[in-house]
Amino acid sequence: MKVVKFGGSSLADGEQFEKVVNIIKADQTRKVIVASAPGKRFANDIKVTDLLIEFAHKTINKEDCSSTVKTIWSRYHDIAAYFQISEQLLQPLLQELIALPKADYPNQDYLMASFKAHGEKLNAQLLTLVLQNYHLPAYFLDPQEAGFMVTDNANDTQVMPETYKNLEKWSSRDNVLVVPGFYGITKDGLIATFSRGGSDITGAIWARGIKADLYENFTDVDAIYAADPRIITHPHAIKVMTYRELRELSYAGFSVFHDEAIIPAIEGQVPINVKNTNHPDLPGTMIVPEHDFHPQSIITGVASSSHFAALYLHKYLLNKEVGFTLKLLQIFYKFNISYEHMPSGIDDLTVIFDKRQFNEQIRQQMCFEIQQALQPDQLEWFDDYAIIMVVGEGMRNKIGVMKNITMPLAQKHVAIHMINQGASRISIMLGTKRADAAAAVKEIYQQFFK
Ligand SMILES: Nc1ncnc2c1ncn2[C@@H]1O[C@H](COP(=O)(O)OP(=O)(O)O)[C@@H](O)[C@H]1O
Ligand SMILES: N[C@@H](CC(=O)OP(=O)(O)O)C(=O)O
Repeated sequence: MKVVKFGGSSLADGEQFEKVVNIIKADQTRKVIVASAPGKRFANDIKVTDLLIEFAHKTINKEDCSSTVKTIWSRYHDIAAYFQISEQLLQPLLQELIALPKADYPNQDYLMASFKAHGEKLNAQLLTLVLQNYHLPAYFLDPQEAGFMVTDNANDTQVMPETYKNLEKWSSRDNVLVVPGFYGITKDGLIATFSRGGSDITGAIWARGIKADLYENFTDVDAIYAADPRIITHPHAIKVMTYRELRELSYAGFSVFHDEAIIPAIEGQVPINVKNTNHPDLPGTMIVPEHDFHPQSIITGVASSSHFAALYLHKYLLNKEVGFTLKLLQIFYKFNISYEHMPSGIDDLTVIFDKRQFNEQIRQQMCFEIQQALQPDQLEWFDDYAIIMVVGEGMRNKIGVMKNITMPLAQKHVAIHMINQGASRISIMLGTKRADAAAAVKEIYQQFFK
Protein backbone atom coordinates (compact mmCIF):
# COMPACT_ATOMS: atom_id res chain seq x y z
CA MET A 1 0.00 0.00 0.00
CA LYS A 2 1.31 3.43 -0.95
CA VAL A 3 0.56 6.99 0.13
CA VAL A 4 1.14 9.40 -2.73
CA LYS A 5 1.47 13.16 -2.33
CA PHE A 6 1.22 15.49 -5.31
CA GLY A 7 2.70 18.92 -4.78
CA GLY A 8 1.29 22.19 -6.08
CA SER A 9 3.44 22.05 -9.22
CA SER A 10 1.90 18.62 -10.04
CA LEU A 11 -1.64 19.96 -9.70
CA ALA A 12 -1.20 23.39 -11.23
CA ASP A 13 -3.37 22.98 -14.36
CA GLY A 14 -5.36 20.50 -16.47
CA GLU A 15 -2.31 19.02 -18.19
CA GLN A 16 -0.58 18.35 -14.88
CA PHE A 17 -3.81 16.84 -13.48
CA GLU A 18 -3.86 14.46 -16.45
CA LYS A 19 -0.35 13.22 -15.61
CA VAL A 20 -1.48 12.73 -12.01
CA VAL A 21 -4.50 10.69 -13.13
CA ASN A 22 -2.21 8.46 -15.22
CA ILE A 23 0.15 7.94 -12.29
CA ILE A 24 -2.75 6.94 -10.02
CA LYS A 25 -4.21 4.64 -12.68
CA ALA A 26 -0.85 2.95 -13.29
CA ASP A 27 -0.59 1.38 -9.82
CA GLN A 28 -3.53 0.06 -7.80
CA THR A 29 -1.51 0.07 -4.59
CA ARG A 30 -1.64 3.90 -4.67
CA LYS A 31 -4.27 4.01 -1.97
CA VAL A 32 -4.17 7.43 -0.31
CA ILE A 33 -3.68 10.46 -2.54
CA VAL A 34 -2.67 13.68 -0.78
CA ALA A 35 -3.41 16.81 -2.82
CA SER A 36 -1.79 20.23 -2.52
CA ALA A 37 -3.36 23.48 -3.74
CA PRO A 38 -2.68 24.46 -7.37
CA GLY A 39 0.90 25.76 -7.53
CA LYS A 40 2.83 27.81 -10.06
CA ARG A 41 2.27 27.06 -13.77
CA PHE A 42 5.20 29.27 -14.81
CA ALA A 43 7.98 31.17 -13.04
CA ASN A 44 6.05 34.36 -12.17
CA ASP A 45 2.73 32.69 -11.48
CA ILE A 46 1.10 32.96 -8.02
CA LYS A 47 0.31 29.86 -5.94
CA VAL A 48 -3.34 29.54 -4.94
CA THR A 49 -2.24 29.45 -1.28
CA ASP A 50 -0.75 32.94 -1.72
CA LEU A 51 -3.93 34.16 -3.39
CA LEU A 52 -5.94 32.78 -0.46
CA ILE A 53 -3.67 34.63 1.97
CA GLU A 54 -4.41 37.82 0.00
CA PHE A 55 -8.14 36.98 0.18
CA ALA A 56 -7.87 36.55 3.97
CA HIS A 57 -6.03 39.86 4.43
CA LYS A 58 -8.58 41.71 2.31
CA THR A 59 -11.40 40.13 4.32
CA ILE A 60 -9.77 41.17 7.60
CA ASN A 61 -9.25 44.72 6.28
CA LYS A 62 -12.80 44.82 4.87
CA GLU A 63 -11.48 45.48 1.35
CA ASP A 64 -13.12 44.44 -1.91
CA CYS A 65 -12.16 40.79 -2.54
CA SER A 66 -13.96 40.21 -5.83
CA SER A 67 -10.91 40.27 -8.14
CA THR A 68 -8.96 37.93 -5.84
CA VAL A 69 -11.87 35.48 -5.62
CA LYS A 70 -12.21 35.59 -9.39
CA THR A 71 -8.52 34.78 -9.89
CA ILE A 72 -8.67 31.94 -7.36
CA TRP A 73 -11.81 30.45 -8.87
CA SER A 74 -10.42 30.67 -12.40
CA ARG A 75 -7.62 28.26 -11.39
CA TYR A 76 -10.13 25.56 -10.38
CA HIS A 77 -12.55 26.37 -13.17
CA ASP A 78 -9.82 26.04 -15.85
CA ILE A 79 -8.82 22.61 -14.55
CA ALA A 80 -12.45 21.47 -14.44
CA ALA A 81 -13.00 22.76 -17.98
CA TYR A 82 -10.00 20.72 -19.20
CA PHE A 83 -11.84 17.56 -18.08
CA GLN A 84 -15.32 18.83 -19.02
CA ILE A 85 -16.57 18.60 -15.45
CA SER A 86 -20.08 20.02 -15.37
CA GLU A 87 -20.87 23.41 -13.81
CA GLN A 88 -23.41 21.67 -11.61
CA LEU A 89 -20.75 19.43 -10.01
CA LEU A 90 -18.50 22.46 -9.52
CA GLN A 91 -21.06 24.70 -7.85
CA PRO A 92 -20.54 23.38 -4.28
CA LEU A 93 -16.81 24.19 -4.54
CA LEU A 94 -17.50 27.77 -5.64
CA GLN A 95 -20.04 28.15 -2.84
CA GLU A 96 -17.45 26.98 -0.30
CA LEU A 97 -14.94 29.53 -1.58
CA ILE A 98 -17.31 32.49 -1.49
CA ALA A 99 -18.71 31.47 1.90
CA LEU A 100 -15.30 31.80 3.58
CA PRO A 101 -15.69 35.44 4.70
CA LYS A 102 -19.15 34.74 6.13
CA ALA A 103 -18.11 31.99 8.54
CA ASP A 104 -17.39 32.57 12.24
CA TYR A 105 -13.77 32.37 13.40
CA PRO A 106 -12.57 32.72 17.00
CA ASN A 107 -9.79 35.06 15.84
CA GLN A 108 -7.86 36.24 12.78
CA ASP A 109 -5.32 33.42 13.05
CA TYR A 110 -8.04 30.82 12.57
CA LEU A 111 -9.59 32.87 9.78
CA MET A 112 -6.22 32.84 8.00
CA ALA A 113 -5.77 29.10 8.55
CA SER A 114 -9.21 28.30 7.19
CA PHE A 115 -8.77 30.44 4.08
CA LYS A 116 -5.35 28.90 3.35
CA ALA A 117 -6.54 25.33 3.87
CA HIS A 118 -9.26 25.72 1.26
CA GLY A 119 -6.58 25.71 -1.47
CA GLU A 120 -6.06 21.99 -0.75
CA LYS A 121 -9.65 21.29 0.28
CA LEU A 122 -11.09 22.49 -3.05
CA ASN A 123 -8.29 20.87 -5.05
CA ALA A 124 -8.76 17.47 -3.38
CA GLN A 125 -12.49 17.66 -4.14
CA LEU A 126 -11.76 18.62 -7.73
CA LEU A 127 -9.25 15.77 -8.12
CA THR A 128 -11.89 13.38 -6.77
CA LEU A 129 -14.35 14.57 -9.44
CA VAL A 130 -11.71 14.15 -12.14
CA LEU A 131 -10.80 10.62 -11.00
CA GLN A 132 -14.48 9.67 -10.85
CA ASN A 133 -14.80 10.98 -14.40
CA TYR A 134 -12.21 8.30 -15.31
CA HIS A 135 -14.36 5.71 -13.46
CA LEU A 136 -11.89 5.34 -10.62
CA PRO A 137 -13.45 4.61 -7.20
CA ALA A 138 -12.24 7.91 -5.73
CA TYR A 139 -13.58 9.18 -2.41
CA PHE A 140 -12.92 12.66 -1.03
CA LEU A 141 -12.01 12.22 2.61
CA ASP A 142 -12.36 15.31 4.74
CA PRO A 143 -9.83 15.55 7.63
CA GLN A 144 -12.78 15.90 10.03
CA GLU A 145 -14.26 12.58 8.87
CA ALA A 146 -10.81 10.94 8.78
CA GLY A 147 -10.02 11.98 12.37
CA PHE A 148 -6.94 13.95 11.32
CA MET A 149 -6.51 15.77 14.63
CA VAL A 150 -3.98 18.53 15.24
CA THR A 151 -2.96 20.94 18.01
CA ASP A 152 -4.61 24.34 18.32
CA ASN A 153 -1.76 26.38 16.91
CA ALA A 154 -3.72 27.80 13.96
CA ASN A 155 -0.97 28.36 11.38
CA ASP A 156 1.85 26.14 12.59
CA THR A 157 0.07 23.12 13.95
CA GLN A 158 1.35 19.66 14.95
CA VAL A 159 -0.29 16.28 14.66
CA MET A 160 -2.07 14.84 17.74
CA PRO A 161 -1.04 11.27 18.67
CA GLU A 162 -4.61 9.89 18.35
CA THR A 163 -4.60 10.76 14.62
CA TYR A 164 -2.51 7.69 13.82
CA LYS A 165 -5.10 5.33 15.31
CA ASN A 166 -7.92 7.19 13.53
CA LEU A 167 -6.18 6.94 10.14
CA GLU A 168 -5.34 3.25 10.50
CA LYS A 169 -9.04 2.35 10.11
CA TRP A 170 -9.11 3.77 6.59
CA SER A 171 -6.51 1.33 5.26
CA SER A 172 -9.14 -1.36 4.70
CA ARG A 173 -11.34 0.82 2.45
CA ASP A 174 -11.50 -0.23 -1.19
CA ASN A 175 -11.66 3.34 -2.49
CA VAL A 176 -8.83 5.52 -3.68
CA LEU A 177 -8.92 8.02 -0.82
CA VAL A 178 -8.25 11.61 -1.88
CA VAL A 179 -7.27 13.75 1.10
CA PRO A 180 -6.38 17.43 1.26
CA GLY A 181 -2.86 18.16 2.45
CA PHE A 182 -1.64 20.98 4.69
CA TYR A 183 -4.28 21.01 7.47
CA GLY A 184 -6.07 19.13 10.17
CA ILE A 185 -8.84 19.70 12.71
CA THR A 186 -8.39 20.90 16.29
CA LYS A 187 -10.28 19.49 19.28
CA ASP A 188 -12.70 22.44 18.91
CA GLY A 189 -13.45 21.44 15.32
CA LEU A 190 -11.44 24.29 13.77
CA ILE A 191 -9.12 24.13 10.78
CA ALA A 192 -5.41 24.56 11.58
CA THR A 193 -2.62 24.39 9.00
CA PHE A 194 0.95 23.18 9.15
CA SER A 195 3.66 25.64 8.18
CA ARG A 196 4.11 26.44 4.46
CA GLY A 197 4.86 23.42 2.32
CA GLY A 198 3.07 21.29 4.91
CA SER A 199 1.27 18.90 2.56
CA ASP A 200 4.48 16.83 2.72
CA ILE A 201 3.75 16.46 6.46
CA THR A 202 0.17 15.33 5.78
CA GLY A 203 1.49 12.63 3.44
CA ALA A 204 4.01 11.38 5.98
CA ILE A 205 1.35 11.24 8.71
CA TRP A 206 -0.94 9.20 6.45
CA ALA A 207 1.97 6.92 5.52
CA ARG A 208 2.64 6.18 9.17
CA GLY A 209 -1.09 6.00 9.98
CA ILE A 210 -1.98 3.32 7.43
CA LYS A 211 1.42 1.60 7.79
CA ALA A 212 2.20 2.17 4.12
CA ASP A 213 5.01 0.28 2.39
CA LEU A 214 6.09 3.45 0.59
CA TYR A 215 5.44 7.20 0.69
CA GLU A 216 5.74 8.60 -2.83
CA ASN A 217 6.21 12.33 -3.00
CA PHE A 218 5.64 13.66 -6.53
CA THR A 219 7.11 17.02 -7.44
CA ASP A 220 8.66 18.81 -10.45
CA VAL A 221 12.28 17.62 -10.33
CA ASP A 222 13.75 14.23 -11.31
CA ALA A 223 15.45 13.73 -7.97
CA ILE A 224 16.70 15.43 -4.86
CA TYR A 225 19.95 16.97 -5.97
CA ALA A 226 23.16 17.38 -4.00
CA ALA A 227 22.60 21.16 -4.13
CA ASP A 228 19.64 23.41 -4.88
CA PRO A 229 19.24 23.44 -8.70
CA ARG A 230 18.54 27.17 -8.48
CA ILE A 231 22.13 27.64 -7.26
CA ILE A 232 24.01 24.90 -9.16
CA THR A 233 23.16 24.07 -12.78
CA HIS A 234 22.68 20.33 -13.39
CA PRO A 235 23.63 19.23 -9.89
CA HIS A 236 24.35 15.61 -9.04
CA ALA A 237 21.12 13.61 -8.47
CA ILE A 238 21.02 11.68 -5.21
CA LYS A 239 19.86 8.07 -5.72
CA VAL A 240 19.59 7.03 -2.08
CA MET A 241 19.93 8.97 1.15
CA THR A 242 18.99 8.51 4.80
CA TYR A 243 16.16 10.08 6.76
CA ARG A 244 18.52 12.10 8.91
CA GLU A 245 20.50 13.37 5.91
CA LEU A 246 17.29 14.64 4.36
CA ARG A 247 16.10 16.07 7.65
CA GLU A 248 19.25 18.17 8.04
CA LEU A 249 19.31 19.25 4.39
CA SER A 250 15.58 20.12 4.35
CA TYR A 251 16.00 22.10 7.52
CA ALA A 252 18.78 24.10 5.89
CA GLY A 253 17.15 24.88 2.56
CA PHE A 254 16.27 21.82 0.44
CA SER A 255 12.73 23.09 -0.07
CA VAL A 256 11.81 20.01 -2.12
CA PHE A 257 10.74 18.21 1.08
CA HIS A 258 9.49 19.70 4.36
CA ASP A 259 11.90 18.96 7.21
CA GLU A 260 9.08 18.17 9.67
CA ALA A 261 7.63 15.58 7.27
CA ILE A 262 10.50 13.20 7.92
CA ILE A 263 9.56 12.60 11.57
CA PRO A 264 6.35 10.55 10.99
CA ALA A 265 8.13 8.60 8.23
CA ILE A 266 10.95 7.74 10.65
CA GLU A 267 8.48 6.81 13.40
CA GLY A 268 6.66 4.49 11.00
CA GLN A 269 9.89 3.42 9.22
CA VAL A 270 8.19 4.12 5.89
CA PRO A 271 10.68 4.70 3.04
CA ILE A 272 10.11 7.86 0.98
CA ASN A 273 10.46 8.09 -2.79
CA VAL A 274 10.70 11.62 -4.24
CA LYS A 275 9.67 11.44 -7.91
CA ASN A 276 8.88 13.69 -10.85
CA THR A 277 5.26 13.91 -12.05
CA ASN A 278 6.62 14.87 -15.47
CA HIS A 279 8.91 11.79 -15.65
CA PRO A 280 7.24 9.19 -13.45
CA ASP A 281 9.27 6.31 -14.88
CA LEU A 282 12.54 7.70 -13.52
CA PRO A 283 13.57 6.21 -10.16
CA GLY A 284 13.78 9.54 -8.29
CA THR A 285 15.43 9.58 -4.86
CA MET A 286 14.86 6.95 -2.18
CA ILE A 287 15.05 8.02 1.44
CA VAL A 288 15.69 5.07 3.71
CA PRO A 289 16.52 4.20 7.32
CA GLU A 290 20.18 4.49 8.31
CA HIS A 291 20.69 0.73 8.72
CA ASP A 292 19.79 0.14 5.05
CA PHE A 293 22.35 2.65 3.78
CA HIS A 294 25.97 2.32 2.63
CA PRO A 295 27.45 5.74 1.81
CA GLN A 296 29.12 6.00 -1.60
CA SER A 297 30.55 9.48 -1.07
CA ILE A 298 31.82 11.66 1.76
CA ILE A 299 29.08 14.23 1.51
CA THR A 300 25.54 13.75 0.23
CA GLY A 301 24.53 17.36 -0.12
CA VAL A 302 25.09 21.00 0.75
CA ALA A 303 22.25 23.39 1.55
CA SER A 304 21.85 27.01 2.53
CA SER A 305 19.10 28.96 4.19
CA SER A 306 18.87 32.66 4.88
CA HIS A 307 15.94 33.09 7.21
CA PHE A 308 18.19 33.30 10.25
CA ALA A 309 19.43 36.04 12.55
CA ALA A 310 22.16 35.82 15.16
CA LEU A 311 22.78 37.43 18.52
CA TYR A 312 26.42 37.66 19.50
CA LEU A 313 27.30 38.16 23.17
CA HIS A 314 30.81 38.72 24.49
CA LYS A 315 31.57 38.83 28.18
CA TYR A 316 34.89 38.26 29.84
CA LEU A 317 34.76 35.10 32.07
CA LEU A 318 31.34 34.17 30.71
CA ASN A 319 32.23 30.50 31.26
CA LYS A 320 32.56 31.09 35.04
CA GLU A 321 29.29 32.97 35.48
CA VAL A 322 26.74 30.63 36.99
CA GLY A 323 23.24 31.11 35.54
CA PHE A 324 24.25 33.25 32.55
CA THR A 325 22.57 30.99 29.98
CA LEU A 326 19.63 30.35 32.31
CA LYS A 327 18.86 34.09 32.49
CA LEU A 328 19.19 34.34 28.72
CA LEU A 329 16.79 31.46 28.14
CA GLN A 330 14.30 32.99 30.58
CA ILE A 331 14.26 36.15 28.47
CA PHE A 332 13.66 34.11 25.30
CA TYR A 333 10.86 32.30 27.11
CA LYS A 334 9.29 35.57 28.20
CA PHE A 335 9.25 36.79 24.58
CA ASN A 336 8.03 33.37 23.35
CA ILE A 337 11.11 33.00 21.16
CA SER A 338 12.71 29.66 20.34
CA TYR A 339 16.34 29.42 19.30
CA GLU A 340 17.95 27.14 16.72
CA HIS A 341 21.58 26.84 17.82
CA MET A 342 23.79 28.21 20.56
CA PRO A 343 27.50 27.64 19.95
CA SER A 344 29.65 29.03 22.77
CA GLY A 345 33.27 29.74 23.69
CA ILE A 346 34.89 30.77 26.97
CA ASP A 347 33.93 34.45 26.65
CA ASP A 348 31.50 34.32 23.74
CA LEU A 349 28.08 33.04 22.90
CA THR A 350 26.22 33.18 19.60
CA VAL A 351 22.52 32.42 19.47
CA ILE A 352 20.96 31.69 16.10
CA PHE A 353 17.25 32.28 15.63
CA ASP A 354 14.67 31.69 12.96
CA LYS A 355 14.15 35.38 12.28
CA ARG A 356 10.58 34.93 11.04
CA GLN A 357 9.61 35.00 14.74
CA PHE A 358 10.67 38.64 15.17
CA ASN A 359 9.42 42.05 14.34
CA GLU A 360 11.65 45.07 14.97
CA GLN A 361 9.87 46.00 18.22
CA ILE A 362 10.24 42.52 19.77
CA ARG A 363 13.87 42.35 18.68
CA GLN A 364 14.70 45.72 20.27
CA GLN A 365 12.86 44.96 23.52
CA MET A 366 14.49 41.54 23.83
CA CYS A 367 18.00 42.91 23.20
CA PHE A 368 17.36 45.70 25.73
CA GLU A 369 16.38 43.20 28.42
CA ILE A 370 19.40 41.03 27.67
CA GLN A 371 21.67 44.05 27.98
CA GLN A 372 20.06 44.99 31.33
CA ALA A 373 19.98 41.50 32.83
CA LEU A 374 23.32 40.08 31.63
CA GLN A 375 25.49 43.18 31.19
CA PRO A 376 27.56 41.75 28.31
CA ASP A 377 30.69 43.64 27.22
CA GLN A 378 29.44 43.41 23.66
CA LEU A 379 26.03 42.66 22.18
CA GLU A 380 25.62 42.51 18.42
CA TRP A 381 22.68 41.55 16.26
CA PHE A 382 23.24 40.11 12.76
CA ASP A 383 20.11 40.29 10.68
CA ASP A 384 21.52 38.92 7.42
CA TYR A 385 22.64 35.57 8.69
CA ALA A 386 22.72 32.43 6.58
CA ILE A 387 23.35 28.84 7.53
CA ILE A 388 25.26 26.47 5.28
CA MET A 389 24.81 22.79 6.07
CA VAL A 390 27.18 20.18 4.69
CA VAL A 391 25.68 16.74 5.24
CA GLY A 392 26.75 13.14 4.65
CA GLU A 393 26.66 9.82 6.48
CA GLY A 394 30.00 9.27 4.68
CA MET A 395 31.77 12.06 6.63
CA ARG A 396 31.57 10.12 9.89
CA ASN A 397 35.14 9.18 10.97
CA LYS A 398 36.66 10.83 7.87
CA ILE A 399 39.70 13.01 8.39
CA GLY A 400 40.15 16.28 6.49
CA VAL A 401 36.49 17.04 5.70
CA MET A 402 36.66 20.40 7.44
CA LYS A 403 39.75 21.41 5.47
CA ASN A 404 37.96 20.63 2.21
CA ILE A 405 35.06 22.83 3.27
CA THR A 406 36.97 25.83 4.59
CA MET A 407 39.82 25.92 2.06
CA PRO A 408 37.73 26.79 -1.03
CA LEU A 409 35.79 29.37 1.01
CA ALA A 410 39.01 31.05 2.13
CA GLN A 411 40.26 31.11 -1.46
CA LYS A 412 37.08 32.95 -2.51
CA HIS A 413 37.23 35.29 0.53
CA VAL A 414 33.96 34.01 1.99
CA ALA A 415 34.00 34.85 5.70
CA ILE A 416 32.78 32.15 8.10
CA HIS A 417 31.13 33.58 11.22
CA MET A 418 30.43 30.32 12.99
CA ILE A 419 31.25 26.63 12.69
CA ASN A 420 29.27 23.95 14.47
CA GLN A 421 30.76 20.50 14.16
CA GLY A 422 30.25 17.57 16.46
CA ALA A 423 26.67 18.22 17.57
CA SER A 424 25.67 15.93 14.72
CA ARG A 425 28.14 13.36 13.43
CA ILE A 426 26.83 13.58 9.90
CA SER A 427 26.80 17.32 9.35
CA ILE A 428 28.87 20.46 9.63
CA MET A 429 27.11 23.78 9.95
CA LEU A 430 28.61 27.12 8.96
CA GLY A 431 27.29 30.63 9.51
CA THR A 432 27.92 33.25 6.81
CA LYS A 433 26.48 36.54 5.64
CA ARG A 434 23.36 36.10 3.55
CA ALA A 435 25.13 37.63 0.53
CA ASP A 436 27.82 34.92 0.71
CA ALA A 437 25.49 31.91 1.03
CA ALA A 438 25.13 30.99 -2.66
CA ALA A 439 28.88 31.42 -3.26
CA ALA A 440 29.63 29.18 -0.27
CA VAL A 441 27.31 26.45 -1.59
CA LYS A 442 28.93 26.68 -5.04
CA GLU A 443 32.47 26.40 -3.68
CA ILE A 444 31.71 23.49 -1.36
CA TYR A 445 29.75 21.69 -4.09
CA GLN A 446 32.64 22.07 -6.59
CA GLN A 447 35.10 20.78 -4.05
CA PHE A 448 33.21 17.55 -3.36
CA PHE A 449 31.37 16.81 -6.62
CA LYS A 450 33.54 18.08 -9.46
N1 LIG B 1 18.32 19.92 -3.45
C1 LIG B 1 17.23 20.07 -4.19
N2 LIG B 1 16.84 19.08 -5.04
C2 LIG B 1 15.74 19.23 -5.80
N3 LIG B 1 14.94 20.33 -5.77
C3 LIG B 1 15.27 21.31 -4.92
C4 LIG B 1 16.41 21.23 -4.09
N4 LIG B 1 16.47 22.35 -3.33
C5 LIG B 1 15.44 23.10 -3.68
N5 LIG B 1 14.69 22.51 -4.65
C6 LIG B 1 13.50 23.09 -5.27
O1 LIG B 1 12.35 22.41 -4.78
C7 LIG B 1 11.36 22.50 -5.81
C8 LIG B 1 10.27 21.46 -5.54
O2 LIG B 1 9.65 21.72 -4.28
P1 LIG B 1 8.21 22.40 -4.16
O3 LIG B 1 8.21 23.70 -4.91
O4 LIG B 1 7.78 22.41 -2.76
O5 LIG B 1 7.39 21.35 -5.04
P2 LIG B 1 5.88 20.93 -5.02
O6 LIG B 1 5.15 21.98 -5.80
O7 LIG B 1 5.91 19.61 -5.72
O8 LIG B 1 5.45 20.81 -3.60
C9 LIG B 1 12.13 22.25 -7.07
O9 LIG B 1 11.49 22.80 -8.20
C10 LIG B 1 13.47 22.93 -6.79
O10 LIG B 1 13.54 24.23 -7.34
N1 LIG C 1 -0.16 24.82 -0.53
C1 LIG C 1 0.59 24.91 0.68
C2 LIG C 1 1.06 23.56 1.18
C3 LIG C 1 2.01 22.78 0.32
O1 LIG C 1 2.59 21.78 0.74
O2 LIG C 1 2.20 23.20 -0.94
P1 LIG C 1 3.28 22.58 -2.01
O3 LIG C 1 2.99 21.08 -2.16
O4 LIG C 1 3.00 23.35 -3.27
O5 LIG C 1 4.67 22.80 -1.49
C4 LIG C 1 1.73 25.90 0.51
O6 LIG C 1 1.86 26.49 -0.54
O7 LIG C 1 2.45 26.13 1.46
